[in-house]
Amino acid sequence: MSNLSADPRVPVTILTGFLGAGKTTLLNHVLTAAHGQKIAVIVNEFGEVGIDNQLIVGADEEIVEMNNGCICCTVRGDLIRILGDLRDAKLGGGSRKKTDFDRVLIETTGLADPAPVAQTFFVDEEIADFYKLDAIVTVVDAMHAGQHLDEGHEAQEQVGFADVLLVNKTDLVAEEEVQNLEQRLKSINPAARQYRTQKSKIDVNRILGIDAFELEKKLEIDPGFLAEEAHDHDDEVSSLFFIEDKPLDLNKLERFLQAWLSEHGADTFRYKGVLNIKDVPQRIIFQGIHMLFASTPDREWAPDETRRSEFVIIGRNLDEGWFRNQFAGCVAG
Ligand SMILES: Nc1nc2c(ncn2[C@@H]2O[C@H](COP(=O)(O)OP(=O)(O)OP(=O)(O)O)[C@@H](O)[C@H]2O)c(=O)[nH]1
Repeated sequence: MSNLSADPRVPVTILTGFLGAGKTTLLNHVLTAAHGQKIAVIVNEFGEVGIDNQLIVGADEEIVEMNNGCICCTVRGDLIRILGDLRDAKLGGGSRKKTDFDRVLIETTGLADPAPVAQTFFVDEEIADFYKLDAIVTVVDAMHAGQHLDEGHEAQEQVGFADVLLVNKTDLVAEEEVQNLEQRLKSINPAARQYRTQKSKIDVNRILGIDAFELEKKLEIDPGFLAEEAHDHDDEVSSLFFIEDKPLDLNKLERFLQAWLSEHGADTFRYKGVLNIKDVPQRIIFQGIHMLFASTPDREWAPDETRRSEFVIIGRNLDEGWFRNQFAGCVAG
């Protein structure tokens, strides 16, 4: 990380990448790496209740959640407010207690277009005076990126606007596939630096403090960048959220998901949750991306903690009635 820059403004890194690519994994990697810097984190999730905040390592960081909409559309105002609050906290004024930090990391939702988020740092004068956009880092899921790039403009925008591309999950695909993907990414965005990663492990010096965001280059890609209004998302993509206080039967949950995925796997982008499973003292973390899912035990539930399952599914054409029924049927007998 370079501290040589004469620019006194606080550097900001935007972390993007399609649903399930490995953004939270990267965030946790950065927060636990020995870089000696204090990082303020802003996390935006698709869906009204956040799961990610429960999956971020318990670091001594300032973490602000934004869950009431997508960062690139409805909550840009919130982003500006949060950045303003953080600035006041660093300067020791305003409503927040004084909190010092050296840089800011923003994890966007997997469906966010990074351009309007980046725009915030140029069009809002007060923000631009205090913060400097350091880089947009895009995590790419080597296994599913081909499909996502074929299907949606969000994945293309995330690659197109990246300063750094992490080709992640290279353990899940053959070398030839990785090379083809790297070529494809290069043809979309020849200027971005590309690195291969597994579990989003990267030398933090390659992604933080790199001073890589160049406005002129972005304006070449998208001449309307600074004037852009919030864009349209794929309307068919929606999220369903489930919450249950009674302990669940994990087998039942896996069975109904399997049945759904056998027909709708391609349209089911992301599902994840923190689960309260009968007779299991630990929280069970459930992670799913298209047809791939796994559940792993996490820490034990704390004695004073409400044991509760929270589960989110994001995809196209989700049958809400069917899901609610199936989820209710997973309560352990
Ligand atoms: N096999 C494999 N799995 C990985 C790798 N990187 C991340 N994962 C797993 O992929 C799943 C999704 O990772 P996350 O970091 O939550 O992805 P994300 O981009 O934050 O997901 P959203 O916030 O839902 O968009 C988790 O189960 C990770 O453990 C990798 O390199 N290889």
